Amino acid sequence: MPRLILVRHGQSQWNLENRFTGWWDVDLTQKGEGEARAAGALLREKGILPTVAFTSFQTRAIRTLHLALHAAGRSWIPEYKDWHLNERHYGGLTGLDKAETAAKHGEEQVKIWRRSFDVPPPVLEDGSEFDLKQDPRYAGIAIPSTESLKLTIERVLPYYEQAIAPQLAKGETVIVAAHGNSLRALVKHLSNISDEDILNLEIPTGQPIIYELDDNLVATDRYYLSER
Ligand SMILES: O=C(O)[C@@H](CO)OP(=O)(O)O
Repeated sequence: MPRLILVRHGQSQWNLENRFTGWWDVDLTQKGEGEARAAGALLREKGILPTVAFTSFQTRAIRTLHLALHAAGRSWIPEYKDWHLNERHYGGLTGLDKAETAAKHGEEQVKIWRRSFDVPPPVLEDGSEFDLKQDPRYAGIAIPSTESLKLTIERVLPYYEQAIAPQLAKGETVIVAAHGNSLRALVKHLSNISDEDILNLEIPTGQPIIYELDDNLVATDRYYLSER
């Protein structure tokens, strides 16, 4: 039966600094590197060994994938990188301190920006220091200026259907190393979580989530590997 492994990247520098990150490319902290290695060691220990890998265009997810695969003894498997698996774009909040933003705009407003289903944060202004238009990895891509979870789902799910699901249908064990909100998009779909309930779903860093799927790619079980 097909199996899907989801791993959120290990702690990033801006997770540590409590800053809105989105598409900005920050690296892992030492702690994050350790979380990624531990995720791979757990896969190896439990004998859940990926055969195909997917990740985003962002360093923190790519490095998490590589550290985990190395620890699992699976560095050799094919891997695909795609911007559709990037973190949700945080718009004009990118780079701001989350606590300072809550002090300025109120906890409630920040919760809406962070976790509401369809309210996007303010847009990132052209020419902002966090504008990625000159970044060669996004050449030819219409970079969003902000994204809600709903908008994130609208680009993650078609990619899942077109690129990831066919691998699962072939019986591959697929690992996706990605981000809090691109993975929330996948979990919402696979576990059929409502627009209201998805607000409360938090995905921890570096903890492999396993989906057991039937032949129609319907989830029969979802669990944290550390709990089995
Ligand atoms: O800053 C971000 O891009 C994300 C993930 O770290 O944060 P949040 O928890 O607000 O979705």
